[in-house]
Amino acid sequence: MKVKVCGTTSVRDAVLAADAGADALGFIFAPVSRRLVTPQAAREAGLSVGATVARVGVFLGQGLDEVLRVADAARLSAVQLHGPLSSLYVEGVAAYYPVLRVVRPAELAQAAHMWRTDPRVTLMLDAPEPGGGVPLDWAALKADFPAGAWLAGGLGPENVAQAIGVLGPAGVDAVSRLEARPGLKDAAAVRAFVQAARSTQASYPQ
Ligand SMILES: O=C(O)c1ccccc1NCC(=O)[C@H](O)[C@H](O)COP(=O)(O)O
Repeated sequence: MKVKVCGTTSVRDAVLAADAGADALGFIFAPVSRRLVTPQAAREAGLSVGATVARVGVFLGQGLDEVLRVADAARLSAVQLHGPLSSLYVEGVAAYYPVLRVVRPAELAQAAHMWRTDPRVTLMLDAPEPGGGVPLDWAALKADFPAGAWLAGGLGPENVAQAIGVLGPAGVDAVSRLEARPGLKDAAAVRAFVQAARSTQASYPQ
């Protein structure tokens, strides 16, 4: 199982997450976000950690040209797409980068069907408000949660083990509950989150 620490805005926070054992760093390029980062700052932060740590760019409702331009400038290794998007758009990004396609609970079943045979696209189930820190009702989503999907939405050190126990995601992602304030990581929370996810991974029956 993969662990992604989202909302990275600095070298300090990139190194912190990588040292804690995160598999992936998220860099948010959606203008609405309080964790907005420039492509240059993301590039610098990404270069400060080992090449084995994935660098995921997060986008919401931005044009395909912009996504590909920022991904190149920031030296991303994957792209995370939020919002209502056509399959043509998602495929346009997937032609260049592995895609984490974010869906809300109401969209999960249809998206799981649509992307089930495309190895370039991985689904991530998230709460309706991205970066809002509100957990989903995991038990209610169990029937629709597809194998290989990731989980986000209000995850933190205190509840990630329970979420993994219920849904068995292929990856987990968090931001709000890992921060001292938006855009600045809480070192203890980041370490505890990665550790809790890792120790649960060992005991979860696949
Ligand atoms: O976090 C944001 O500010 C944000 C804004 C716009 C689009 C996406 C955003 N975050 C993306 C993420 O992947 C978050 O980690 C995910 O939504 C979980 O957030 P949280 O519930 O706060 O852990």
